[in-house]
Amino acid sequence: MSDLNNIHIAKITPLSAPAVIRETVPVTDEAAKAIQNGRDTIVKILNGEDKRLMVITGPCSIHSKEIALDYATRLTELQKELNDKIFIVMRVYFEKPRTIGGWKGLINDPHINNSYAIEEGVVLGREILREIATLGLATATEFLDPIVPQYLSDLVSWAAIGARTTESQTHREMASGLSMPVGFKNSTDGSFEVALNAIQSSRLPQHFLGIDANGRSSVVSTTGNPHGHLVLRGGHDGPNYDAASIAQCVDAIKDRGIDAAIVVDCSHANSSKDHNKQIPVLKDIIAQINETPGKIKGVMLESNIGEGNQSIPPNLRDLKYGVSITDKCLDWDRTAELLRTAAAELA
Ligand SMILES: O=C[C@H](O)[C@H](O)COP(=O)(O)O
Ligand SMILES: C=C(OP(=O)(O)O)C(=O)O
Repeated sequence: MSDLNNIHIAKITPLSAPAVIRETVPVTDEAAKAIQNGRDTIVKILNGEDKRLMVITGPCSIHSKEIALDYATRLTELQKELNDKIFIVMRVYFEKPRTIGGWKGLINDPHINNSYAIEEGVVLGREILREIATLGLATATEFLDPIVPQYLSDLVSWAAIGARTTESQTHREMASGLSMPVGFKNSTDGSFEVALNAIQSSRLPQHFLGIDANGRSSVVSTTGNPHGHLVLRGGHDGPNYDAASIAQCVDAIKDRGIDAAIVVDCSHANSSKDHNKQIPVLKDIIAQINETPGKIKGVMLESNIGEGNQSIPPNLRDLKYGVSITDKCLDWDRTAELLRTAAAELA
């Protein structure tokens, strides 16, 4: 009988329970304060009580603790400088949804050598998030595997559901129980209706299968997440950050009789995956905000210490410091200059 099961499973390796990993890397008081302040501030920005622009910026993916903390330290100083106009949330992305294949991020393969040391990845992810939050920064991540939030979510201020998973019931259910505001990307074909469906779905109470803090398979019942919002990232037919596309979204949201904020991802299909094009996209968004305040509440940038990206070399010692191993990023100097200009131009 057992021959009927697990035909394509090579191995099943138990993972320590969320409670165990959380105890291994406990949240500190300073980190908890920054995460809570991040969540509260983001909610206020999304509902218009805080007029600052939310800027989610950071690497496409984190592949090194040292680089992540170097970037976070620079960002902390920039946050202090631009605090009047901008609220910065650092992109701390550990899970990469791939179009076909490739490195799937630090949690899946922290040693970047196909050893898939996922337990080490989860612990390392917590350490990185905790240290970034301890600097006082709010953190953003994409949740892809529905089990991961049990391990990381106390260290996350903002979550994304990506373009490839916005239509997935599993991810909408997960989002309905997440403790932080969740941005739903429009789908890769450019449809924002799918993301609006997701926002409405994640506001409902849901009942689904998950794990509890002890790692036991469980029925999870949620109350619904009221803070779902839309993230426009462009699609196969091109960008969707222009004033006409934004107006269309505003109308679609009104037609549904819901309140949902709009955030624009300056990267991905809004910049045709050319990191340099994020600069004119952000300038256009700032002009739109100055012309009609309140329509766009936040932006996202893919930015790292060094410019562009690199493929993973056979010998990891040949990796260039601070350069993305997934999508191309703006370098630090141009990111800081861009955000200073944006803050100065914001009315
Ligand atoms: O942001 C990251 C990528 O755009 C996304 O994970 C898809 O990557 P891929 O098309 O290179 O697989
Ligand atoms: C994968 C990402 O984006 P999208 O889901 O929009 O492709 C990302 O932001 O890393």
